[in-house]
Amino acid sequence: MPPDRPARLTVLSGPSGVGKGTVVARLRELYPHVWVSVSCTTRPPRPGERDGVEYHFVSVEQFAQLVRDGELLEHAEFAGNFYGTPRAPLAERLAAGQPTLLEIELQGARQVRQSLPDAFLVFLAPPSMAELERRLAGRGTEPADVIAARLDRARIEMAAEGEFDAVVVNDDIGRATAELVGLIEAVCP
Ligand SMILES: Nc1ncnc2c1ncn2[C@@H]1O[C@H](COP(=O)(O)OP(=O)(O)OP(=O)(O)O)[C@@H](O)[C@H]1O
Ligand SMILES: Nc1nc2c(ncn2[C@@H]2O[C@H](COP(=O)(O)O)[C@@H](O)[C@H]2O)c(=O)[nH]1
Repeated sequence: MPPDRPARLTVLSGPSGVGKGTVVARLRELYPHVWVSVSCTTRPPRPGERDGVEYHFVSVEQFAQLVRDGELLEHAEFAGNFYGTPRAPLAERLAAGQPTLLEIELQGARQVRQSLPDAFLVFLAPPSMAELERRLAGRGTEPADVIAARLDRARIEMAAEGEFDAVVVNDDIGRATAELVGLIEAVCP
């Protein structure tokens, strides 16, 4: 359902392994006019991840300082690591009227809903739980105990789908990306 008022900020959330990062990477390639926020995290980089591109990789102490200084719009602990959205770069892009996207988990999405009620919240859903498990294990970036923790969290996230303004099923990367862009453009005329 379209929102009552236009929003310049879209939040993409959904369970770990559903394909948020993959869809956002495709969106960055094909739709560079949409600005994608770079989060801070205490998680160590995966092979190929670059500081300042996929994430700002920070220590737990640095993250705590960012929280104390009020530098993060929202933040959350997820599967043993901390994640947060830097406030200043997002505020600059919003002030400039640019369409902006955050890719964050459920607790963060709820915080954004509270602080920026005009934000448009999109839930990326898997075709099935079995496919979600296949994708998370198939990515091969986490050991079995971390995959189990992320799947536990995925069940909680799936139960919150109804809190979102729109649901996009990631059955196909190209189709899901196009549907997401359609929503971003619908809320950012
Ligand atoms: N539509 C799709 N069909 C099949 N495989 C997909 C699809 N979308 C993503 N994948 C694969 O699923 C795996 C997880 O994708 P990705 O890392 O983008 O998920 P994520 O939601 O960003 O996860 P996390 O929240 O843990 O970072 C990757 O191996 C990716 O290539
Ligand atoms: N609340 C926030 N969640 C975030 C942020 N950046 C990323 N995330 C989410 O964390 C999990 C795990 O990410 P991963 O890269 O370790 O697989 C995933 O759901 C991301 O969407 C953030 O700034 N705030």
